[in-house]
Amino acid sequence: MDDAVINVPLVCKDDTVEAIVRPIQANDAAGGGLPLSMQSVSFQKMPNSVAAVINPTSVNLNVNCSMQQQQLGQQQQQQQQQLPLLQQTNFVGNNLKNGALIHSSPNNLCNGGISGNHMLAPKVPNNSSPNGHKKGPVSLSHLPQRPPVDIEFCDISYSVSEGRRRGFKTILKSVSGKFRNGELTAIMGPSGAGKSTLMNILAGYKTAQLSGSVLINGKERNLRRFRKLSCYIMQDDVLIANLSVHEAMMVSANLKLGKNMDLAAKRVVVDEILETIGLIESSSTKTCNLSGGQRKRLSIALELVNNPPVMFFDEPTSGLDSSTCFQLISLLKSLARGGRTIVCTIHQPSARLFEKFDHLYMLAEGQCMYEGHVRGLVPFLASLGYDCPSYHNPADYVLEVASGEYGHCVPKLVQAVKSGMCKIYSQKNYGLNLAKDINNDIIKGNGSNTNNTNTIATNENSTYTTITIEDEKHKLGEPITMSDLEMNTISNNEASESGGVGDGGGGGGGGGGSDSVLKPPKLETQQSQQSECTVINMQRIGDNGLDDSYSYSSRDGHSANALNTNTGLSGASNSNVGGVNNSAAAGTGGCTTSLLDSHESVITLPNKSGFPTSGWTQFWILLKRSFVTIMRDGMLTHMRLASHIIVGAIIGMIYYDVGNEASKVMSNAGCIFFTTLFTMFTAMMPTILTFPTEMSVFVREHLNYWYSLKAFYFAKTMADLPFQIIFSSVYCLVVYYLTSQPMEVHRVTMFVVICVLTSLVAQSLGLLIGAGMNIETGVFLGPVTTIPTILFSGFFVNFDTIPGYLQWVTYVSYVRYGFEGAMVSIYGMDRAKLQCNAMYCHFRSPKKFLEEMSMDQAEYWIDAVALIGTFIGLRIIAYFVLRWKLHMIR
Ligand SMILES: Nc1ncnc2c1ncn2[C@@H]1O[C@H](COP(=O)(O)OP(=O)(O)OP(=O)(O)O)[C@@H](O)[C@H]1O
Repeated sequence: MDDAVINVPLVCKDDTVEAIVRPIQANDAAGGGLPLSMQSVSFQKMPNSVAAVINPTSVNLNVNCSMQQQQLGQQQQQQQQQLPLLQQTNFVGNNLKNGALIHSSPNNLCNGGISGNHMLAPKVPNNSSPNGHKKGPVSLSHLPQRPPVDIEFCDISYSVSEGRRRGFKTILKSVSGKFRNGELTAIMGPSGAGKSTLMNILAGYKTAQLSGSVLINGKERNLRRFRKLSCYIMQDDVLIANLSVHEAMMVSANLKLGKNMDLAAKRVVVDEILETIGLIESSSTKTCNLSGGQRKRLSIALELVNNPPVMFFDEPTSGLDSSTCFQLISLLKSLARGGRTIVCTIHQPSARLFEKFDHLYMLAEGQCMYEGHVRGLVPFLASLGYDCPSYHNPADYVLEVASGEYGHCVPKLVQAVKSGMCKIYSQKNYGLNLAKDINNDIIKGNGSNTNNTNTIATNENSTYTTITIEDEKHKLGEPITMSDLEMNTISNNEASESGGVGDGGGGGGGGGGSDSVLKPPKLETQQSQQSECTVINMQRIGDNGLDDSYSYSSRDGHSANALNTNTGLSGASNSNVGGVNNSAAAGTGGCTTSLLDSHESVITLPNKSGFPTSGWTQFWILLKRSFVTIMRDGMLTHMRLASHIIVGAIIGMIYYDVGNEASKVMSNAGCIFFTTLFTMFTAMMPTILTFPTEMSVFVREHLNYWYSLKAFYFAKTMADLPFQIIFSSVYCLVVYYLTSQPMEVHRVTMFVVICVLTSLVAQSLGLLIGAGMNIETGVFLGPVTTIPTILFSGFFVNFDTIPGYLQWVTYVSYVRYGFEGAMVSIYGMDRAKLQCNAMYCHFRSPKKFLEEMSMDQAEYWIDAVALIGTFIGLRIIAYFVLRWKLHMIR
């Protein structure tokens, strides 16, 4: 170590804190031999190590450091090189290897940080909240325990019927692959390649006309069980518009966390997720006012509540700008690093975005044309004669290849995949042997920090954080060269991005084994049954999404990866106490923070297989949500109320005082008929228009196992009932009063009740149409199906006039029952003779008028019962249509 020379100068720039590190020799504690102008960073010699002593003021620098080559041990690397280094963060274990600050900041994952060797302008992180307070690290420490899940699929073929003449169309042709926990997987391919189909199959949404098998952790998938372990976040993230972010989260928490957790604990979970995901400052913002990126994040946050180990995303970046895309993919990556299996379909990612993915599954013409590490793609293609041009985005290139722009090469690639060729490339260790060795040693280190580990030790008695770097080469007396550093940079980057192969925490946790540094490590929980606890610590994503870190560590003290930001002091515990260092863990004795260590079976059904909450609880939560939503939907609710009052007043003025006038009975019948029609249409049309949107939310939430169809349907049915009753009643009373109908309580009540029942039947019809059709079809079908019921209502044509063979239609016309019931309420029940202000009034006797309308035999209660029966019947049919719809989606 005495001979060890750090050959590279480190230059850190920051607007506020000057921190310049220049080449030093390890045998010169103060950096002798070369001038140092460090204000707050210095290197000092330590036995068998090179140590940097960093003043805490510099620990949390918001800096972007560049490493410039000055004195290289090797002549061929004289050319100046720059490597992006730390961004905005403290110096943590992974950032320092072999005496160099290595680009492996956690911020590379979530902060819009720089990865690889790209020279990018330094990002200015947003580390403080609007009120100027520093944002602390956020731990997802209260989520329920869930098991890690690997998904393997073998020989999946899927076809759809294209009608009798055309037969079947095969969409997926015997595709196989494996998506591992801890990895961010991209499913890519040209349009129509079958990406969504594959993901739907893996998510369990498509089960028919399917062959092949899906294995979960090596065992046959139990679909019902699997669906409880996974969530699917769709492209069009439909959210309940009138709830705030926090309210939406609480609904999710109440539904998904069950009653085992009290409300205060649920709030903690919700706040923690919102903090982590960068939405805490938007807690009270209505979901309809969120930006596209925030909506996506909320969609993720809603699902994160019960901590699903598998998350599927259908084109999560669609419609987002490049910066927001990057933040989002960074977030997904950090979620993957927590041990989750994250699978996304993605269309055409930028190079920067593309390299964020660990694993690529490339489809073309329904077949797999590459599966493996993203970095293996270019060499794989090159080996088959498809050289990705320099400065060309590999993601673009592979799509061009898949689309046939370089000839029909898909069969060749598919064949290569089948022959196992891409596996070679996906696991190849592109010159990262040093890193591999180091990482492997770290893994073997089993908690010991004595060799080959990068540690950060905090001297609690001093104001310094000491970064200790040990270096195999130093021990061997070999000089560290720039190429070493480069390799380390890449490897560290790789290691950190792939879950931190044991850095910093004593090396027990990586578990990636000796396969390769490119291969993401298995989680500690998979490595050791003794490990009972995994901790994820994610730095919150700021509003600009620029800061993030993560760590996960196990109870036995083997840190899988420990990248902490903010104070930098936590890095000490990363190294020294095996990573059980994050605030949550530390504050609670080290192991309250379980994320993925559940021994919950992923294969077999638990004894109680159902939703997290009882049907009754689901019903209440959904009823409350629907009620609040309707109340807050100011536009529609107020408009509905206003329209009932205004139209009621207009009708009242048109038919003013006709109710008791014998000479105007036909006009009065017209008024009653119009009242029936109005209550009917005003109930049906809003339902046809709004229900499809609610359906989208329902489908998402139901398929993600929040609640049952029954609970949703009953809640939906009940929630709008009071509003419909009030609006229809208001209208009827206004009309009734202005048109001077008989002011007898029972007649008023009967009239209002029959009109309300008519409106409820119409609403049920709207629900049925909304459940079965899209808005466009529904808007057409609603009025069209109503026309016959109006014709057979008895107003335009007397029942006696209708031909016998068509009279049955009158019995299924709910408008008939509504109109008849209203007429009977006003003219029936032996009403006294009407007033006559004309020379002659033919219908002074109300009974005579009812005879004329063929309603003299009508019974009010029959009309009411018929309407109630139709209401119940339609609701039942709508329920089954919804079930069928759900079945069709699958
Ligand atoms: N129900 C269906 N009937 C007929 N063809 C279907 C059906 N579902 C999917 N397909 C066809 O299967 C192919 C794959 O569809 P899929 O939606 O999986 O493609 P994709 O790769 O996700 O495309 P995109 O990127 O454009 O969304 C397409 O050609 C599509 O037309």
